[in-house]
Amino acid sequence: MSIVVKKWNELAEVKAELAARDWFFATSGNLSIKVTDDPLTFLVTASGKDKRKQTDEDFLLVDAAGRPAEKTHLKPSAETLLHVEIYNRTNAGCVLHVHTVDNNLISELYAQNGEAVFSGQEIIKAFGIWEENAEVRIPIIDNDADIPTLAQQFSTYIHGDAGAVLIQNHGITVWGRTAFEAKKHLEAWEFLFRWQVKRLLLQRAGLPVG
Ligand SMILES: CSCCC(=O)C(=O)COP(=O)(O)O
Ligand SMILES: [Zn+2]
Repeated sequence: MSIVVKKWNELAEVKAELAARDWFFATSGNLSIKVTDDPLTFLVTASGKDKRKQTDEDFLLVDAAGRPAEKTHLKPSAETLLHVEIYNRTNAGCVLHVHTVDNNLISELYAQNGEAVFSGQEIIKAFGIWEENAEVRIPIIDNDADIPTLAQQFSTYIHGDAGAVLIQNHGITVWGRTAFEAKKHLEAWEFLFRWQVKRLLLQRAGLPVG
């Protein structure tokens, strides 16, 4: 099996799992997986498709600038430049971006702080942090319809081979060394977002939550 086919199958599996969670509303979301390092190539979702569907045209191979690496009629994701920034600055192997109601609410609620902070949650161990009372932070950046501007702003927050950024009233972009790590972190962030939104609602209703 060629490396492209192997990576295609790996990304298709992640895509199917995120689809099963119903995280691809209205064609939103994009995913990618690195195929080669030198030169850099990666498979990225084709733009504008319903990512819940599985087809032979789900992904295309792009180069280090996010341009198609082979002749194709498919268009790379409109947000490919964000993936390009991550692969060019880190050793990440996979990038996942989803829009959910909870990640949008958290991005709006904490936008003025420039970040959302979570603590007192066992699931923080999914980030490889095992200390008692650990806290995790996710930066929140303004959305921008101009993708090169958004990608430049986004790149300020790329500090390692695994990480995540919330784009205000848009969605989350998570990356990891492997598809397994990126998906694990994405699931942990979404757990924290949902937990916090529900806690705030219960607190507002006067119920005794933290
Ligand atoms: C309908 S959502 C607007 C575009 C977007 O934010 C997204 O994640 C999907 O765009 P793509 O070009 O990757 O399909
Ligand atoms: Zn998006």
